[in-house]
Amino acid sequence: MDKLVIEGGKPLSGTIVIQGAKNAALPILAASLLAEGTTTIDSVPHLLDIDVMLNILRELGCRAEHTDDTVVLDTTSAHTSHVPENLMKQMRSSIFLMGPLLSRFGEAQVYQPGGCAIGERKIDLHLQGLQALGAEIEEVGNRIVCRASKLKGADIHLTFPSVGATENIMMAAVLAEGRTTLSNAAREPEIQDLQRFLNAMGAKIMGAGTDTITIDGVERLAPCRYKVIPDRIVTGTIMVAAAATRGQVTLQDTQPAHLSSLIHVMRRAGVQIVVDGDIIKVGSSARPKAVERIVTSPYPAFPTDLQSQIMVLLSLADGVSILKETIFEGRLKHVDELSRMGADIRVDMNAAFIRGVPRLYGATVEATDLRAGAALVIAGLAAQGRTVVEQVHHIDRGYDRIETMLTRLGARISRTSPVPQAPNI
Ligand SMILES: CC(=O)N[C@H]1[C@@H](OP(=O)(O)OP(=O)(O)OC[C@H]2O[C@@H](n3ccc(=O)[nH]c3=O)[C@H](O)[C@@H]2O)O[C@H](CO)[C@@H](O)[C@@H]1O
Ligand SMILES: C=C(OP(=O)(O)O)C(=O)O
Repeated sequence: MDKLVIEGGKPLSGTIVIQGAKNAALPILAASLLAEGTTTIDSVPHLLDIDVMLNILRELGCRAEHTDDTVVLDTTSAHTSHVPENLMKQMRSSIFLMGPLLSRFGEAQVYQPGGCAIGERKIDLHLQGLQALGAEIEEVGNRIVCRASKLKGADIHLTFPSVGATENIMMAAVLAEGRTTLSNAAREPEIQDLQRFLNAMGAKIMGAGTDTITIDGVERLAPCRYKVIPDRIVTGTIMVAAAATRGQVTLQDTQPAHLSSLIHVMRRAGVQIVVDGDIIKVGSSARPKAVERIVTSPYPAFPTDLQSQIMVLLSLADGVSILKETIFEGRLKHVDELSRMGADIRVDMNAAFIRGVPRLYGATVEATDLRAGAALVIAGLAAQGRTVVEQVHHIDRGYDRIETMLTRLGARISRTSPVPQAPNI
């Protein structure tokens, strides 16, 4: 297993260009199955989750190439609706195949998806949505089979604005007969990106970005070329890293409007942030101030995917901050690891009470999930001394060579890989 070794205490400085969004690229790649032919997707980052999605698509019979940041995907010879269990288990986003497969083949044979251990992460809302569109669903153990000879538009109300369920239902409904109205839909920017992509293929979808999405079914979709939006969570991670190390960083190719809640919180913490078109400049030279209360909630509120990273900044703040996680019940595991680096954090139910300390100290810590891992990297960059972050494969799910990106900003960070053992002869 790879490790990241960080010599902390050096302010980040310089300019970087932000990668395309994992959480937009994954459903878009799955949605490409809805059209026969060659679709080209630009700005697709090199991540473990993207590799898994491309491997699943290849297993289904597609041809997929990922060169530079472009994926060329020929779906013409896709021939099976069965996603192997071992691939389903490798990430949560494998569930995005369910809607497109059902729509294209009249059947989807999948399994409960895998992914980071941050909560129970049921898929009941995905399944209820597909059922409302006319699918018959059979669940035996881990295996899920959905069937529908022709999906029919329906009025669907989500009891919670689930990002994945909204996307799966959109992908299933585009080729259904008639109109689907999805209420209490998730409003994340990645959903707007999926709408733009599907509409570029010929779909008729309106309303993404609001809580009501209307999908008028069309006969067929055609392949297209499309560029994925910048990754708001990677942007936010680097913004926090810049502030935690008291550095000066310019981030290019961003969409600042997607980060309003983070920008607001960071300004309250005393961090200087200048927005100029698609550029964000972050600068900090003083100790951050505590922020009384931050609550993670669906977009446009503060994102759960930035909760662990902002916790690092608050760990170094002057005063007591309260950070409440309302989306995933198991997403405070980084607290124990940050405590090993000297942070003073008490957890009560889903709330973290963070008493800022003047400094963190290097330690050997474990990335328990993707964003927890990113937070530990930030903590290591800000800490005094050497930090070793283990279980880096979690971080590789969402950050395209994080150490390369940070080295460009002057960080002292390197990756170590285990030396293969010579076979005993
Ligand atoms: C690939 C991708 O885009 N991942 C993002 C997506 O995950 P994901 O789409 O899995 O997140 P959801 O919005 O679906 O989940 C939010 C909450 O709803 C619950 N739930 C969800 C579906 C369901 O059928 N039943 C149910 O109970 C989940 O357990 C969780 O507690 O949105 C999350 C919330 O912003 C982000 O943290 C993830 O980075
Ligand atoms: C939780 C995340 O991703 P996923 O839904 O793919 O597990 C994330 O990106 O932080």
